[in-house]
Amino acid sequence: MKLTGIRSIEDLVKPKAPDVAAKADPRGGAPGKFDPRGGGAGSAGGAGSAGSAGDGTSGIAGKRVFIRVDFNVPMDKKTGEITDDARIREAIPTIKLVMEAGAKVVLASHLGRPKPGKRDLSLEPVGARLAELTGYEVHVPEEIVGDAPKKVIYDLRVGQVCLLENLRFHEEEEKNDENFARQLAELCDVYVNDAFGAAHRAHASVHALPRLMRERAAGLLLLKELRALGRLVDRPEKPYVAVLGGAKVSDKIDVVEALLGVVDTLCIGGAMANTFLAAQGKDMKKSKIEEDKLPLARTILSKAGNRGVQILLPTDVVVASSLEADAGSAVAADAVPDGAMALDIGPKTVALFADSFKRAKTVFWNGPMGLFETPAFSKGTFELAKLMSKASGFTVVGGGDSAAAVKQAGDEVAKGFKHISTGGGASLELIEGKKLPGVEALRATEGAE
Ligand SMILES: Nc1ncnc2c1ncn2[C@@H]1O[C@H](COP(=O)(O)OP(=O)(O)OP(=O)(O)O)[C@@H](O)[C@H]1O
Ligand SMILES: O=C(O)[C@H](O)COP(=O)(O)O
Repeated sequence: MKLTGIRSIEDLVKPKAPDVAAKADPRGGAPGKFDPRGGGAGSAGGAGSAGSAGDGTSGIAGKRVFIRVDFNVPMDKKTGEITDDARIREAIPTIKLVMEAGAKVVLASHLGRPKPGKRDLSLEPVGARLAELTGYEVHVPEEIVGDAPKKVIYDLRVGQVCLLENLRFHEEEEKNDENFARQLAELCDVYVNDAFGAAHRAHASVHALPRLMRERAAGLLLLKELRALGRLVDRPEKPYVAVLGGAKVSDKIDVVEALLGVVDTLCIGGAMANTFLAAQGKDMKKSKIEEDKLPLARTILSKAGNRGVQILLPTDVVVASSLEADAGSAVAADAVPDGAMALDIGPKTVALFADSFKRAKTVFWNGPMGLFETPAFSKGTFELAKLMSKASGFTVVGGGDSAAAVKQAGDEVAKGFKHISTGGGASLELIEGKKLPGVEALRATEGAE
């Protein structure tokens, strides 16, 4: 992934070199000082805000900076509690950088998929968590565009941020609507995308909006993700081992195709392995398999053979007769008993997979190895996470479920990974070699400039 033509927020924040005109201008102000009433507010288009005239203050001081973040965090359906705040935590370095540069911080995100016309997924609890984590006062105006949020942003003081409500309350967001993007553009002078998790969506706040903005940049998280995941795409160090799991072959077909062109070994676990085992003629009994994907699984197996890619499938699986079982037993993959289903990979398979990434220089993992939400079928996923965290290569985990599993496995395990991506679909699309609309829209050759 080439980052040509993409500015980093760090470049925008840099103080402009003092120049004669600014020195002679008594309104220049002290470097780094934030004048809450100065600059950006009310000045659509962004040129000439306080602190940007070569007076030694940050290039964004006093400006209204719109930071598109991905605060689409998992929440407990019953209690509404945030179950994993990693996406909030990971956005903080950019938010702090912008705040400390004396700019006004305007945050925007989607959350889940609200029902059309319903405001059922508010970002209020996310704002509360952000406030806890940063100590900032977080204002969440009811309206997303128009005079009300403009006023909130105008009134922002140091230590206060504005978090816009769930962008998907406006259906124009997902339609990449230019008019909606223009309304968002009225709220800010500078655009920053730090929402790696949403970079694969051509939505108004991710695609149409930055193309309207003269000043736009990538945030620290977005850059960190692009650099880390880019290492898996652009000449990855070999041997390269990928581990794929999750529910369906059909969801992962593009990523499997892409990986076959670059990896040395592909380990397949989770329910998707059942379809491959069945394609090899094994009777998986009541296990979840995709009957209509059996020919596809056979094609993948033979393509891998032709390309010299080693495919590792489970040699043993943990079986039970119901999803609610308290315990399962490990059996050989070709000996699933009548009435049973494979719900996890067995210990021999964990050892087999782990052996391959011991020597690997690059390891990528996406998708759990079993029904890991149920303790009886979580061991394969957690053991794999533990062993992968000890591997010396460049270990990367991408995807909501697998990243969550790594964190649940404990701090030690999580720390062992070289990169834990905040992106699910975005990380897969990047691995597939697809262009991400949110990244493309930041390039200097796009839109406004
Ligand atoms: N053997 C299995 N039988 C039944 N369900 C399984 C099995 N293996 C995995 N699963 C379920 O598959 C779901 C995850 O599959 P999914 O395809 O959504 O992965 P994913 O979301 O792509 O992974 P990630 O979030 O890491 O990208 C989990 O809820 C898990 O319990
Ligand atoms: O969680 C994600 O993958 C991103 O936030 C994108 O969400 P979406 O799949 O609802 O567009």
